[in-house]
Amino acid sequence: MRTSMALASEKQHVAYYSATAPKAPTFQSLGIRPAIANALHQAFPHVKQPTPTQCQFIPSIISGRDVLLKDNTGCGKTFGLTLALLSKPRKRIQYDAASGDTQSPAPATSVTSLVIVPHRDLAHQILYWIQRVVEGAGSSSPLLNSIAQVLVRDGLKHMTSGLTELKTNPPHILIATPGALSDIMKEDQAALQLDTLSAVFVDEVDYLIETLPVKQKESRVLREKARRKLERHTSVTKQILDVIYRDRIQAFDAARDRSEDDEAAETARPSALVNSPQLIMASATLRNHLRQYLYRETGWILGEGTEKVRGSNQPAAFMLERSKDGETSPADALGSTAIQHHVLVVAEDGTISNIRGALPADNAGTPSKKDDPSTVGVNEEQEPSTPLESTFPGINPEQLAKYRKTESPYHPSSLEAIATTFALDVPSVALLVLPSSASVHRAVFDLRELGVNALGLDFTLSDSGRAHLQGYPASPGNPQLLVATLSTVRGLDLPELTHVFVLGVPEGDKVRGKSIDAYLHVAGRVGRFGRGGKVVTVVQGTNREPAVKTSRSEGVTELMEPLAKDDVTRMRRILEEVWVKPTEFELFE
Ligand SMILES: Nc1ncnc2c1ncn2[C@@H]1O[C@H](COP(=O)(O)OP(=O)(O)OP(=O)(O)O)[C@@H](O)[C@H]1O
Repeated sequence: MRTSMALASEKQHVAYYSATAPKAPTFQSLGIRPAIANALHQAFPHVKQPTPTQCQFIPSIISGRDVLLKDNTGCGKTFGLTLALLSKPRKRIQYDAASGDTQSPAPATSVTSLVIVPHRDLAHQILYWIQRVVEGAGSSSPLLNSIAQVLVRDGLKHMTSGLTELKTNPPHILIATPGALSDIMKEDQAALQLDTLSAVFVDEVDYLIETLPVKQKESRVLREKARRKLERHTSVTKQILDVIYRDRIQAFDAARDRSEDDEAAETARPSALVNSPQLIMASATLRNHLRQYLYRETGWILGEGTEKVRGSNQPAAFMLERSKDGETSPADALGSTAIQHHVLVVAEDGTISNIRGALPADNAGTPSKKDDPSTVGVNEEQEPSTPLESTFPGINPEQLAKYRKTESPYHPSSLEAIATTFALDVPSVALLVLPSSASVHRAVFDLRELGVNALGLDFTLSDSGRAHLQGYPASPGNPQLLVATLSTVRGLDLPELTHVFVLGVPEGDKVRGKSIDAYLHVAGRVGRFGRGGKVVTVVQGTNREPAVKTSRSEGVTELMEPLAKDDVTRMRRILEEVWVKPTEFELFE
């Protein structure tokens, strides 16, 4: 049974397509400027026509409506939004020469769109896409700076050369991390020209704005308490949006004050007449409690005309044959049906095995080394010990000396499980995701000692970093393992990626929305735009059979392990929550 929402969204698609029949929509027919649509075809020949979701949100972005966008990882949200923002008319400031400072006149243009992203590499990925489109239009790169600039914390560069460039040559699109933005706001807020912005796009919004789930029967008092707790840890992004949307917030507060009762106050919203930039927020995991928070608490969202795009919401084929009253699975956030989920358990004695209860391997459609022609003839037995260059890229001599003398925080058998799987199964590029606070350099060091071609993920490195954005490995025939942390992988698009390794249970000690979403985002680095992929989570613990109990009321058997609090159990629960069954990794049968 499908939900009424899924049916409504399907009807919308059908209506859209029949309205535009017989011709399928093109980027141009949605409002993308012809020059950009043409450049897009030059730069990204595989992007032939917009997806149904892009068909929904691009016209809204162009027309200036607020948009809340939720759709699968890897389905083109950020890409489509970038194209739409590029197509928005450039803001020009009427410079009044008579009153201005003639020594340093204000620039005639200002920032049109502000894109807020959670980390540096995503900022550079978006900049790279824009650069390709600019080049596709036949323009030279000096022009790029007037079209897009990145502002991220990079030592003090963002406060020196970054700030100067922003002031003298404001870009059409400014892509920034919250930390760098807040530094600039403290130093010279005027440089950001917030008053003349046309649009603000917050990507991975649920990561940047933390909210708590609102329980159905929770009292107002408890809700208020939770709200105050969150307010004490107000995120930088919240503070930035409070400044940009101060007019909306004022109107929101006034509308609340005018409300006759509590219920009316809850639904009070600022009106569309308030002069403030269009607000766009997107994520594959935009949960209801965040929506409610945005509407009820912030005052940033307009009352009328906000477009809510929820994507296709079609159930993925790999999800368990189960339906909670027709609800779609959280695993729908992963677009591909061809992702294999594996969990390897490392026992105290160092033995490595598949998690108990994993389904027999079914590798149809999932890439592995044997599918890659460049690895044919390679003696797999010798792969793990292939000598590497003796260098440790990105690690300075002092760190190296320290690592050689100190014990690693990583469990050797966990790294060995990753090294072995990488050597035998990865054809080209894999990603290892560590916990947020873990040391990337130390993991790179340890893995290189094990013979793995490991490298810290960094799109700012001109050769190797760029190569991954372009979709080919830096050294063909020599697979690479990119190492990053949970906080730096959201939204990344690595076209060559076939495997994601996850060390430990994502987001720690409790299974809750945050850890489930973290797993979905990490897993969503593969299987993008219909491609296959493997997610291999490596956890330590005891590989026992899951506890099973029988529910008397319904006579059905269900999984229940309330007592075990180890990582194996937590991982089992996360997969349960996203309705995914782990499959065996053949190497560890
Ligand atoms: N219309 C299209 N046709 C073909 N490929 C597309 C299209 N739109 C985007 N893509 C490709 O899809 C890939 C993923 O895009 P993008 O990173 O925007 O996804 P996303 O939905 O933002 O993912 P995430 O939720 O993980 O951030 C990119 O490699 C892009 O080239």
